[in-house]
Amino acid sequence: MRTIDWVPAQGDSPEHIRLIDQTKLPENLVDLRIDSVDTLIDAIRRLAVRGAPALGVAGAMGVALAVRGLPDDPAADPAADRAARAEIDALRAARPTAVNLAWGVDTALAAYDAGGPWAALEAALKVRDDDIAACAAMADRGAELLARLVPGKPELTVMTICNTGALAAVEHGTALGVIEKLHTDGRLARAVACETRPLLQGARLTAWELDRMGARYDLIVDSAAAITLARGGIDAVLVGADRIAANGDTANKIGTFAVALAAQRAGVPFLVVAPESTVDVATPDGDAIHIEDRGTAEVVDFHGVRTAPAGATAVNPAFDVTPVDLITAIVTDTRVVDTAAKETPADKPAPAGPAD
Ligand SMILES: CSC[C@@H](O)[C@@H](O)C(=O)COP(=O)(O)O
Repeated sequence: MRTIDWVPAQGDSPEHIRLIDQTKLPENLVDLRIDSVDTLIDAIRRLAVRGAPALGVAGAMGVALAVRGLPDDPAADPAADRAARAEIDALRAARPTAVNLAWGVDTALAAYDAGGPWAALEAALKVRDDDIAACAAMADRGAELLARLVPGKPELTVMTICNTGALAAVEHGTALGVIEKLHTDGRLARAVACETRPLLQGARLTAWELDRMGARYDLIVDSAAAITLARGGIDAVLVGADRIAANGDTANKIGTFAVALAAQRAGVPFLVVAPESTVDVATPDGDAIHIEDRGTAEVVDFHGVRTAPAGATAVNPAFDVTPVDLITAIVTDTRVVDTAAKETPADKPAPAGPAD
């Protein structure tokens, strides 16, 4: 299963992006066909495609879509070039916290600037393929690290939040990719997944993926995370990231910070698993990360049913920042940053990645 892919032209059907419509899960596994940058922006805003790595691929493929059919030399049709760049700017800004979206857009746009539309498409396909390789590398590295952090335990019980699986990437996930690896290696006793209010990425998407894997799992409401950790029996917490600042502060789905506080109190290792493309050394620390607020509707309604009095307003930050001192280690596709030993992503440069 690929969450997002590029479909080449076939017969009368022009090239386009195909992606799984995550708003329809778990009830229905259906695809969306994306033929224009406007439709892609709408899909990103509605969270039909979501999760930092998948947004990186969407951003890069969106650029390929915006510039397809344009001449190699922008000076040959400056109006078309200007229109494409306006669309690309809007795409880049569609979700502000996940750095992968801007990174994917910038990667494909740089290729377009250097080599025209074909170069942009090649770059987008490389972003897709690199993500597949990066997730495989993170799964191996994360599983190895857990063997060191929790020695002598053949099977682990791990907690996670939001959805960091294949649905958040291309073929396999980041934190959930590590959990999948534990499961396929016979080392997973049970996963505990936070439901992840308000849009239930944990209950709708992570539970769906764990179910398809055949892994043992339990869902908990987000507010049960602290007592679950305090009671014992959780060996590690594994989360993804939307942006990792130079000092290691990490933005991820709202609720992650609370889980990290409870994990520290319980003495449970807390691992961030994310590709190098999520590390943003241009952002010095968590205070500089723009947190998307998604407005009142998602909090006062659920699935079209009002759960708060008419007129109720809400504050709805979609992400929070976990300070680096609560993070045991950051696992990427090329390294482990030992934050517990005061290493930061900026002072421990990444070696060349698997696809370099
Ligand atoms: C591998 S996905 C990492 C993060 O993007 C994920 O944990 C998360 O917070 C996603 O939020 P979402 O609002 O569903 O896009």
